[in-house]
Amino acid sequence: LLLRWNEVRFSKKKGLPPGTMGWPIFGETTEFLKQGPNFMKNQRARYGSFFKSHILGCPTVVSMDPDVNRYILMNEGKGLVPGYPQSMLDILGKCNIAAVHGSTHKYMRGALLSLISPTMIRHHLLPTIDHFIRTHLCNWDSQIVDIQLKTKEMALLSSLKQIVGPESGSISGAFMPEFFKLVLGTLSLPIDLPGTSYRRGFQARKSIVAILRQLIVERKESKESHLDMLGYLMNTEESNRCKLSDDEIIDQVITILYSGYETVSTTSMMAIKYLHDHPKVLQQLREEHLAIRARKKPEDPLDMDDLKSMRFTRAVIFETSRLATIVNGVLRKTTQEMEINGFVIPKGWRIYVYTREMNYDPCLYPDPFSFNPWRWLDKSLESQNYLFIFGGGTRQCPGKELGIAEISTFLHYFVTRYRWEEVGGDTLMKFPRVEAPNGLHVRVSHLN
Ligand code: HEM
Repeated sequence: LLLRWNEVRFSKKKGLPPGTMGWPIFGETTEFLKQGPNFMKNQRARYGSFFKSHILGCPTVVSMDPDVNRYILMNEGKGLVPGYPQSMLDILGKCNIAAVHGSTHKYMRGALLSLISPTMIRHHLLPTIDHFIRTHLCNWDSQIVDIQLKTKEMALLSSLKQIVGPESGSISGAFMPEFFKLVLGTLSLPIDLPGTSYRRGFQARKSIVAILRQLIVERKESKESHLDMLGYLMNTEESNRCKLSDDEIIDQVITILYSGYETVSTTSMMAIKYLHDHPKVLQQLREEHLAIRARKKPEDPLDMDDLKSMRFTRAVIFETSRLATIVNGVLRKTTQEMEINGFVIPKGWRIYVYTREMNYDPCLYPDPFSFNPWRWLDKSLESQNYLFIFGGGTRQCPGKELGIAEISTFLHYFVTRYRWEEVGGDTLMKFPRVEAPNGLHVRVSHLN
């Protein structure tokens, strides 16, 4: 009766897309989380690629149609703004990029883009990444390492070094456990009670804000100039842009750390997994990197030309992101009632721009379930209209090239120094996030 009542309640609204709303309050969240991609495919088989549901606490329209997805991502100006869960917005801060729209988004994004521009990557970020990863990968010989843990530490600590430079050494010990709690909090229900992940995440945000605020105060007092991201953010006025407030700087830093953390670490881990399972791909990748090493002295860092020459590595990274589907889709919400795809979407509804299935479209990717990096050597595949690995439209990932640089550097040092075997017995979850619940353990030995 409750189910029926809930359907009738929503059927009073005219023009909604087809679909089911499940239980009051809980909606279809359990089915969505349990069945994952199959839930989406079953609903699509029944109702088409644009259907309504009620998941993760909100009435939601799921869009699996490539053209509609593109339209939604391209039309933020018409009132299709980011629609991430409340817990994420609370913990990442009110100036975080997903919480701001219109002109504020434009200037926050502008400030971010200038920090991670190709020139910045060439002169500052790549040397920092190279130095960090070289050290991070030391002494793995004859060890069993948990690649998941190592890539998570790498993604966080490498970003921290790019942001606060040498000071990262003194703060990383206190910062890392708080950051891990913050990430868990953003993915939880916003229940503010003792012991909940949300409460812990919110407390972790407070500790992280305090650490960053202290650093900003010290830097203001010392008057020294710093060539790291924090240094640039504190001097936006000098470079003729709007001055960011301390709160905006802090949220910008948290945004950079958060956005590049799980994406970069999970892609790196899955690349190691796929390379292990596909020796021919590993062989070609290793040849590419040994050729780069052969041109350099052992202590020479990677430079931009090396990075540009890594064509096969780039292909491996794209194929890993596609096949593993690191990002299932992005969330938007309507700021007013609007018509999309011939249906009426009420104000405040979520739209799940679900892009996962496009990664397995046999028209775009023949034999879509095989790991075939060679397909990306045809450059047109990267510029096709339905590639949403890095999002699309006005919110397309600004950290794409930086992320690729980090993963490429990691792969460079890993495959030129080591060979590895999986210990075995670890499980990999693919949905709702790609993760190895007990880690991904590999036995590492020196490459002769
Ligand atoms: C393999 C690595 C990465 C993947 C797969 C990835 C994926 C994505 C996707 C799909 C979006 C779109 C979100 C949306 O439309 O709501 C996005 C946005 C974003 N990414 Fe990345 N990302 C990666 C690395 C990074 C890195 C290293 C940074 C660090 C600066 C970063 C910073 C951001 C930011 C700030 C946004 C929000 C942009 C905006 O709202 O204007 N990403 N990313």
